[in-house]
Amino acid sequence: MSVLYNRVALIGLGLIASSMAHAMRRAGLAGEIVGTARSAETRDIARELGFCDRIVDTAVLAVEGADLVVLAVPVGAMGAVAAEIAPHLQPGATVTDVGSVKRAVIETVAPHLPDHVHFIPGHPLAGTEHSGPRSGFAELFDNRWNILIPNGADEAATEKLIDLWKGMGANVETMDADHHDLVLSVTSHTPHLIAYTMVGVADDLSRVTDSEVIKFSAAGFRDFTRIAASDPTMWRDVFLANKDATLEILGRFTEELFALQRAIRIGDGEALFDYFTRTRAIRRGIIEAGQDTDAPDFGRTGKHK
Ligand SMILES: NC(=O)c1ccc[n+]([C@@H]2O[C@H](COP(=O)([O-])OP(=O)(O)OC[C@H]3O[C@@H](n4cnc5c(N)ncnc54)[C@H](O)[C@@H]3O)[C@@H](O)[C@H]2O)c1
Ligand SMILES: O=C(O)C(=O)C[C@]1(C(=O)O)C=C[C@@H](O)C=C1
Repeated sequence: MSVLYNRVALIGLGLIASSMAHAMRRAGLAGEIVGTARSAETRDIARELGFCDRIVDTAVLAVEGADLVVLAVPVGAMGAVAAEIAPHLQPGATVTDVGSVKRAVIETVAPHLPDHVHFIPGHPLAGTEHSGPRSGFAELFDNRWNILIPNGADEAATEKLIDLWKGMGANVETMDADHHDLVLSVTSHTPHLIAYTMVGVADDLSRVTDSEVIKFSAAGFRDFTRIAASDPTMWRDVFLANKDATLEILGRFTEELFALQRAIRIGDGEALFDYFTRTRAIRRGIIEAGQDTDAPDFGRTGKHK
């Protein structure tokens, strides 16, 4: 593939930004990749790893002359970063983000941006429980979805960003921000909350049973612990930013949980069997659609680091 952007600025140098840098390099999509992070320690690690062409000390310096700016910080930090860089953005530049929530990011970022840039929010549906500049890898986005929210943005700028994500290995879909937030609440956010809760419950129990819960933890519970090891700052921000959709889905979740609880209490085996048959079909459907993530995973289960 050929160069799509002459200078890409990555703001925040964690899992997603470092993976983007590796993936852009793999396909030769950027003339130059300039990165910055809030802490000197992260910048030093990124310099040592060398996945960017230049590491600079501030976001203002990073966006200088950039035709693509990627906000890759926790959702709660996006607004402040946008305010800081806004006066320094090059006319005609595209500004995008990778935040896990979209409506709140648009509401906090868009008001700061000048009319002469194209703001096209995005969200790659790919990640691991690891964070920081050392955790990135070029294959993270391969065959994963990236959702873009063009929201009336310039068509040519949108097409170019779509090409970038395809060049990094992703499949791209566009949608509305509210729809994104509801769908992701079901498929990502609420499942994370449930995993955090289940591990918390087990931890409480382990204090009672002298660590037996951890010692004898079975595969299912181990999967929960992987998810519950995800970055606390990132997930705090996700739940605060996607409050309404999360509360809506949690309400439905608790209703279903109570229905299953009742089936167990009254010994309604048929209800349990029917429910589990339905959910098993969903898992099989995911595998048939080729979206099974148990296959070689380049570190999604934490083997890579
Ligand atoms: N981890 C995932 O699975 C995943 C997947 C898709 C999207 N996302 C989204 O991508 C974004 C980045 O996530 P990540 O996993 O790369 O995170 P990360 O923790 O690996 O990296 C975050 C980066 O942001 C910087 N940062 C943190 N707080 C900041 C602040 N207040 N101001 C400026 N910089 C700050 C950190 O120094 C670090 O460089 C988040 O918005 C997250 O919701 C994450
Ligand atoms: O595999 C994981 O560790 C993830 O949880 C990645 C995951 C997800 O829920 O699928 C987490 C949050 C992101 O916004 C996108 C992807």
